[in-house]
Amino acid sequence: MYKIKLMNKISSVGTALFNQDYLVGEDQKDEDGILVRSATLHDYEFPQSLKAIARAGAGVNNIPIEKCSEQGVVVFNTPGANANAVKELVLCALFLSSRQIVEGIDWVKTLKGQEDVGKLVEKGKSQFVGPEIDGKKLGIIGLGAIGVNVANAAIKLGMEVYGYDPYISVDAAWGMSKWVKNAQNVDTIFTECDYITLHAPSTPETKGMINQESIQKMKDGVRILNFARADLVNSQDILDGIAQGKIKKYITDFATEDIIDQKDVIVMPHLGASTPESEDNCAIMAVREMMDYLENGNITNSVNLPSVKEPRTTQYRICLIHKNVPNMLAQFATILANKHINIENMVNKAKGEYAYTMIDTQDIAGLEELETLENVIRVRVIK
Ligand SMILES: NC(=O)C1=CN([C@@H]2O[C@H](COP(=O)(O)OP(=O)(O)OC[C@H]3O[C@@H](n4cnc5c(N)ncnc54)[C@H](O)[C@@H]3O)[C@@H](O)[C@H]2O)C=CC1
Ligand SMILES: O=C(O)C(=O)COP(=O)(O)O
Repeated sequence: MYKIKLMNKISSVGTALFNQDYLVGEDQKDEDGILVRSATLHDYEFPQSLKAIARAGAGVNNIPIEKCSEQGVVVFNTPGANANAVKELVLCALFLSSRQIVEGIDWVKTLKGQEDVGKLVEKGKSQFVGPEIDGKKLGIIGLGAIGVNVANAAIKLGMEVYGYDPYISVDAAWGMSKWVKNAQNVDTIFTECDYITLHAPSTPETKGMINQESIQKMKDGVRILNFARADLVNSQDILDGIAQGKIKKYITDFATEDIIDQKDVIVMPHLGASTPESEDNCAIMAVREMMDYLENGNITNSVNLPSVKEPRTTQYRICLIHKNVPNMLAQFATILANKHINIENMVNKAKGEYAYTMIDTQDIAGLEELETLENVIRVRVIK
């Protein structure tokens, strides 16, 4: 029986995939797996039993990845599963940043109870004029699942799109409209664009990338959208940029106390992925990844370990998480050979400092020695 702890509300379309071999709920203790969305796990004490964490979503900055790797916990996410939902909200934000829609709607509410509202509206509406996006320049920082979706949609809306991503994947590049201009450096985005939208993960490199220095390079009246993570932006510098008239509007999906209810700032309550379609997609993908790992040792879409997927051919599968250092395979093979255990299939892959080996055998007698090897982090035998 596997125990799965839910750390957030996860779509029941996904959790329904767990069969009678699983106990699933928020109160599970000594869990084998955790399913999570944005809840932070940085202070969570992992039980010994924990083998995998599946993030039903994209960003994994709420998970202590290094600690997971050191403890042999595989961390999964669900690439692209919520990208369309975020793209649609970003398109909405593009229009909100231009046309003063929120401000206009708020103003209309103040007219409640007044006589001849129609006349007042026609007289007052000129204060809410805002430009069209057609023909304007949009700069996208981060061309992954979301950035590419936004780029392609913005091209269709008639925008001139510049993209910047020093680590763009081949798949993302294949999926992107040929009309997107390749910004060779991030300054091109800052200096050229009327609208800038952030779609890179929160990393030491991206944290604070929108700051006083980068804002000063931008065009007067720039509109900035942040649907990536709060910490990509220095919010005090944004407020200063607005006060100076440099920034026309800042729209973000991340509420921090300092930017709530500030002029020319629109804050949404992290709604990017909150559609039924995206919640279902993410949950289904996360549950499948979790089940395949717990039951078969297969790894798909992990952020800390390599992708390894093999059909089962034998009664036993030995799964080893270890450091990516020389001589590991030779030691595994020697231990098995000394026990007269035949290896029927073996696969080994590495990702950064860590590696993963799966060995299929018909026998597992006396394999405790594997656990004592230096640089072996976790050994798991699946029947
Ligand atoms: N508002 C919301 O509800 C949501 C927010 N997100 C945020 O959006 C981020 C992106 O999501 P996806 O597109 O699905 O992820 P992704 O992994 O498909 O794309 C991220 C892209 O950013 C690029 N990148 C990394 N460092 C960069 C840098 N220094 N400069 C420019 N580009 C850089 C990567 O090469 C990659 O192509 C997530 O990490 C998450 O923080 C994701 C989903 C929902
Ligand atoms: O997938 C992401 O990175 C998100 O930010 C979505 O977060 P959520 O699952 O809606 O809490």
